[in-house]
Order: sequence, then structure tokens, then C-alpha cells
Amino acid sequence: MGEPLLRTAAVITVSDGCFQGTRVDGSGPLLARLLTESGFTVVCTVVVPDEIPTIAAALRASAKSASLVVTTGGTGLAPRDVTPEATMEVCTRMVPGLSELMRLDGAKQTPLAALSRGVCGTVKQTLILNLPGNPAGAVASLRTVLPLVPHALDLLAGKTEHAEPLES
Ligand SMILES: Nc1ncnc2c1ncn2[C@@H]1O[C@H](COP(=O)(O)OP(=O)(O)OP(=O)(O)O)[C@@H](O)[C@H]1O
Ligand SMILES: Nc1nc2c(c(=O)[nH]1)N[C@H]1C(S)=C(S)[C@@H](COP(=O)(O)O)O[C@H]1N2
Repeated sequence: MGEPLLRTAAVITVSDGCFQGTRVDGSGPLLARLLTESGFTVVCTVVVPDEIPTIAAALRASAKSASLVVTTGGTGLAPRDVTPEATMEVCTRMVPGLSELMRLDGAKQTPLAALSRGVCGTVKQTLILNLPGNPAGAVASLRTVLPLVPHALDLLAGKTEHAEPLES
């Protein structure tokens, strides 16, 4: 099977409430819109419950068709928050700097940003980003790292010539 096209994205909402239909998914559609506005083709959106095997299966399936997979929800400290554990199970390499950046930038808005245990990593040529479940937090976190994503995907796809450093 071929590798996913470079600017394809998938959105996975991890939420028992959304899966059961007791909560309307506010975060997934917002993230899909931001990704589309940023030049990505969103190839799939899915809502899954907070269960490691189900999240891991959704991550593996999404990574086959998308070069960027974002999750929203399940990154906190509640007993059923297991998105980081499922992501670490699927990824072969972790990219801690991206999650560090999200927490650092998020803390400018709310100290609660430190309570997300979200991780980022890669599987084959796909980058996976865990975002918090709160819609505003999910969008802000994605906005923080989005400027780095095209270069990250180029590197993953083997385009290793170095870009000019971004302005600070
Ligand atoms: N997909 C979503 N859409 C809208 N709001 C959400 C979403 N996911 C989370 N939230 C909000 O962020 C808060 C924290 O998310 P968290 O994942 O801990 O939710 P929860 O109360 O455990 O329920 P669930 O996992 O079923 O969404 C929620 O209480 C809710 O206000
Ligand atoms: N930027 C930002 N990050 C944020 C938040 C936020 O509102 N803004 N919410 C925090 C809260 S309240 C929690 S509990 C954790 C984990 O959320 P999750 O379990 O819904 O993934 O993300 C945190 N990250």
C-alpha cells in the first residue's frame, strides 16, 4: 500500500459522551475546519469512546490514509483518559517538543493547560498529535504547532533538505 498524500489529515474525537450521543462533538468539526482552512484535505473524521484498543485501531486506520492525525479529548487525569497511552502504543517515535509547546503556549491562556498529558509521535510517514478535549483548547493547541507541521511532514516523507529557520 502507498504512503498517504502529504497534506491529508484525519480527526479523531475521543469522548465517551460524544460516542454515546450525550454530548455534541464541538471539537472535531472545529479542528476539521481549521485543517481545511490551513490547506489540508480532511480524509476522515471519527468519534470513538475512551478505550485504548478502539483508539489505537482508529489511529492505525487513520494513519494509512492521512499524513497528519489529530485526536481531541481523553488526555487528562480522569480514570478513563487514555488517549496518550493508545497513542504511545501506536507510535514508533515520540516528538515531545510539540506537546511541550502546546502546554507552554496554552499556559498563557489557562494554567489548566498543564493538566493535559497529550503526546505527539510518528508512525511510518504519519504525524499524530494529541489535543485536549475542550474545543477552545483543542483549536489553540493545534494553532500553536500548525506552523511546524508542513516541515515535519516533509522530513517524515524523506525530504531532508533543511528549510530556513522560522522567525522567532
Ligand atoms: N468533543 C468535545 N466537544 C465539546 N466539548 C468537549 C469535547 N470533549 C471534551 N469537551 C469538554 O471538555 C471537558 C473535559 O473533557 P473530558 O474528556 O475530560 O470530558 P468528560 O467529562 O470526561 O466526558 P467525555 O470523555 O465523555 O467527553 C468536558 O467536560 C467538556 O466540557
Ligand atoms: N490551551 C488549552 N489547553 C488545555 C485546556 C484549555 O482550556 N486550553 N484545558 C485543559 C484541561 S481543563 C484538561 S483537564 C486537559 C485535558 O483535557 P482532556 O481530558 O479533555 O483531553 O487539557 C487542558 N488543556
